[in-house]
Amino acid sequence: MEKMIGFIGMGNMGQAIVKGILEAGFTTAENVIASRRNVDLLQELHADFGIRVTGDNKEVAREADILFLAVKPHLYDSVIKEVRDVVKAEAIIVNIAAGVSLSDIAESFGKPVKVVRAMPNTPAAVGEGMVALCFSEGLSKDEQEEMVALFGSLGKAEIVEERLFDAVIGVSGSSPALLFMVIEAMADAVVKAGMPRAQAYQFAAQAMLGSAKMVLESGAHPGALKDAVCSPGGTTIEMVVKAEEAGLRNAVIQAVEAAVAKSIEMNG
Ligand SMILES: NC(=O)C1=CN([C@@H]2O[C@H](COP(=O)(O)OP(=O)(O)OC[C@H]3O[C@@H](n4cnc5c(N)ncnc54)[C@H](OP(=O)(O)O)[C@@H]3O)[C@@H](O)[C@H]2O)C=CC1
Ligand SMILES: O=C(O)[C@@H]1CCC=N1
Repeated sequence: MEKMIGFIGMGNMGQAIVKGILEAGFTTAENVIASRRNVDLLQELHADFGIRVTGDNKEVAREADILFLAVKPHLYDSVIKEVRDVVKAEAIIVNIAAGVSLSDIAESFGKPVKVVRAMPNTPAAVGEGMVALCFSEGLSKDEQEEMVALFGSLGKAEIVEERLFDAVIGVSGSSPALLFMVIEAMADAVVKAGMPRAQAYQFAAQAMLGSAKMVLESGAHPGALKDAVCSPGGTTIEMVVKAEEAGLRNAVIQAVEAAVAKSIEMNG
């Protein structure tokens, strides 16, 4: 795509999106510009990917046809006020922040703007992101399709009602952290049993990847897939019983619910 894609803020999520769209071939490096205050920290990204980098948010805002705001949620209002007078009239603003609504963005701009609210996750960096998105008024059908294609290039993208964004944060925005913790814990257990740590991460991560793929591709109930691993009197049922004793499912439900609750609190 030929449109200029700008990023204000280029930390964990901004970098994951830039890597994802470039590696997927959705756009090319000369069409990407990014800013952060500590521009020295962008030199590696510039060297590795060839994107333009700057310390000047207004430069990004002036040039962008699609403008990602990739700063922390509490900075959205001040960053928008800094750049709103130079943003192109037809620009599409992309809001990826937890707890920032479509109407919050319009309020900070002080006028109606074309906004895409998206909730991505860091696996976007490797083409396996899960992204929810919804739109404000004012985007044409073509623009909506273009945004679905942009986010689709990061993995999977689905249009979701804005009221479900708190749930999305729990199930996909924040959940990679929980899943990394599970991989780490599984590895700890087998390191205890004698496996070298690097090999343990490889086995645990591939087991998680394969299990996720089975859920996605078979359409089978996760419980049925679990049952198919449990040989009568075997090793897996011992694992399942111990996990239930330790409250694994309840721990997961509580952890995901806590992220959802925090997102609701951040909506203010
Ligand atoms: N991390 C994740 O997994 C996900 C994050 N999000 C959302 O993405 C957004 C960014 O999060 P994340 O990437 O994790 O945060 P990071 O702290 O990793 O990145 C924030 C970036 O903003 C920059 N920044 C801070 N102040 C300014 C400013 N005034 N002008 C320009 N740039 C600035 C920082 O650089 P510097 O200090 O050099 O300016 C940094 O590059 C948040 O709103 C979050 O809710 C959404 C989904 C998942
Ligand atoms: O922790 C956060 O607030 C952000 C939003 C979803 C993932 N990271």
